[in-house]
Amino acid sequence: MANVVRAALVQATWTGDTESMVAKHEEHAREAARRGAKIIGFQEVFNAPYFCQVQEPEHYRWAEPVPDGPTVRRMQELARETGMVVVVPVFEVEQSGFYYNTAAVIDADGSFLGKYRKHHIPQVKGFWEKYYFKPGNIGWPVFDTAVGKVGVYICYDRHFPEGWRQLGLNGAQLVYNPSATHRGLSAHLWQLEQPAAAVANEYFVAAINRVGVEEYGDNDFYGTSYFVDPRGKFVGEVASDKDEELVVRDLDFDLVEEVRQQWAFYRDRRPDAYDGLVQP
Ligand SMILES: NC(=O)NCCC(=O)O
Repeated sequence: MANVVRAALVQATWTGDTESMVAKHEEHAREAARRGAKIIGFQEVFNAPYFCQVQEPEHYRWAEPVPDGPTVRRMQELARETGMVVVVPVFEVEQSGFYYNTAAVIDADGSFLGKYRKHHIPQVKGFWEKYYFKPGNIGWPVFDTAVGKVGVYICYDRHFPEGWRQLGLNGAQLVYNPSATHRGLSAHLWQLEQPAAAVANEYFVAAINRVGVEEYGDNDFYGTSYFVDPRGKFVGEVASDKDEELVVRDLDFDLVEEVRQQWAFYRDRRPDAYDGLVQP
C-alpha cells in the first residue's frame, strides 16, 4: 500500500501585527486539517514582517525563545488541536546578543521535537540578515515525526548544496524550505534550485516564499510556493505570485525509496574524494 502523506504549506501576506498574522495561520492550519493534511509548514519568520529589509535595533523585538516563547507554545496547542506536524519558522533569541533565524518542529501530538537554525546568513541588498542573526550552530537535524523524517533548510541556505546533502544523509524524506525572497533577485532561481536539490538528494521539498509588498521595503515577495518530488517534478500547481495561498498536496513517500534504489546517488557519491570541500 502506498505511503501517501497529505502535506500543506502557507504563503502569506503580512497583516501588520503578530497577533493577526499568527491567528490567520491558525485558520489556514485548521482548513488544511479539514482537508486531511497531516503536516504543515509556514514561511520564514512567519509571525513578523521581513524586517531584514532594514537594519534597525527596534526589530530585535520580534525575537522570542524557542521553544519557550509565546509563538511556539501556541503552535504546540495548534498541533495538538489539529493532529498535524507543524514547522514553525521564527526569530529566536537564546540570550541577549545570541539571535538566530530558526524553525521549530512540533509533532502531531504537540510535543516539541527540536529546532533548526539557518546556517548561511545573507548580507545581500535588502536582505541584511547578518545584522540580526548568528549563523546556525546546531547541525542538520532530521526529525522523526508522525508522518516521517522531516528536515528544514531556510531560504538563503538553499544556494548551498552541502546542507541539502547533509539532510539527505541524515535520512530526510521531506525538507521544508521556508523563505523570503524578492522577484528582482531570485524568481528565476526559485524554479531551479529546490527541484535540483530534490533530485540530487532524492527527497521531497516544500518551497515556501512570502508574498506581497511589506512595510519595510518596496520589493515584492513573489510567492510561487510549491512541493517538488524526488524526480524534480512539481506536485500539482505552483502557487500564485501575488496572493496568499494554502497549498495542500499528496506526497507518496514510497517514491523516495524507489528513486534511491533506481538512481542510487547515496551509493555512488565519493566522500573519499571530497576532502577539498571541507577545507576552510
Ligand atoms: N531570506 C533570505 O535569506 N533571502 C536571501 C535572498 C535569497 O536567497 O533569495
